[in-house]
Amino acid sequence: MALRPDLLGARAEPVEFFWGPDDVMLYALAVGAGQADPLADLEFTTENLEGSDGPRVLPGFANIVTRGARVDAGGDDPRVLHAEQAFRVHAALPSSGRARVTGSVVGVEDKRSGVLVRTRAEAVDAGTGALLAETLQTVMIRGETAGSSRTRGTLGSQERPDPPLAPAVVTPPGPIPEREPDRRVVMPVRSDQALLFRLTGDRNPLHTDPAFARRAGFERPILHGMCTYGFAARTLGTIAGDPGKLVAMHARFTRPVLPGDELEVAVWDGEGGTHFRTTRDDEPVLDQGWAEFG
Ligand SMILES: C/C=C/C(=O)SCCNC(=O)CCNC(=O)[C@H](O)C(C)(C)COP(=O)(O)OP(=O)(O)OC[C@H]1O[C@@H](n2cnc3c(N)ncnc32)[C@H](O)[C@@H]1OP(=O)(O)O
Repeated sequence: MALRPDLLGARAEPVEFFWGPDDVMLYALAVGAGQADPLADLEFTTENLEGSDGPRVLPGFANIVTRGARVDAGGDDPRVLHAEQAFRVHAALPSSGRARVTGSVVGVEDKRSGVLVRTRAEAVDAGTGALLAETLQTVMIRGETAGSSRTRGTLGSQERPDPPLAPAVVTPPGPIPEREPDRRVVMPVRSDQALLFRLTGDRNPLHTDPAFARRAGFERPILHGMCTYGFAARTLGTIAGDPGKLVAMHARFTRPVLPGDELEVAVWDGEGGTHFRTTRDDEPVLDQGWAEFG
């Protein structure tokens, strides 16, 4: 599975990302906050609780902050699927902010069904330059190879000769233990969840347009990977005692999720964090999961 070093190092132009209380509350609702109990998670879904000075921000929102700087690995191409995602927050994100976001391709790897493209992004506070968050996004471009003209056409104009050797954003300490999980939590997903999640900025028609979804090989639109991931992130934080406690997370998307699916998160306590797996009907949809808490 050769890495193609000649494609590494492609950089996205730095972009600025602004957000405010409405964005963070919408994100919280889009990843299921308050669905089981509208009075739970109110700190994340309302801004005017007595004594509060704005909503708290779910750590998974870091993945929204960096989204704009990801190097385009296919855009709205029906062959592109989200394959893995990792993030680390370096400070609790404020309810309003302005970040400068940079991204670069740090891996291009041929697999049987396509090519995996890994993009690392960093968000710093646009005013102070303080590091806010890092993310590592992997997509699979199905039917593609690293050396093909299509991949070069997508990434080639942004090539740089000396690729950065970026450290991993999150390194799981090992595989998920084979013993029974320490805890399991059921996580129902509403049938209109993708319509809500797209309002956080990801308008890929794969998640809403039946004709586009069929061209991608699916009977109906599938849920945004980042929505499933956000559900898991919020649930893991809740299991740890506070949805805001999560500081880092890694997971692999192994099967598509459909809006309306009932998911289950299973967790195994580990050294310095928690292993997890998300399943639908006992089939993994998010696997190799690892989460760390502050
Ligand atoms: C723009 C879109 C946004 C979205 O939100 S899409 C929705 C969220 N994503 C999904 O629903 C995707 C769910 N996952 C899948 O459907 C599958 O997963 C893949 C199609 C991505 C790949 O599966 P397979 O066809 O089995 O892969 P292979 O080409 O046969 O290659 C197998 C090698 O690839 C590694 N691999 C498999 N899946 C992933 C993955 N998700 N991320 C990273 N690597 C993966 C394996 O380990 C193995 O590697 P080794 O050959 O070295 O043994």
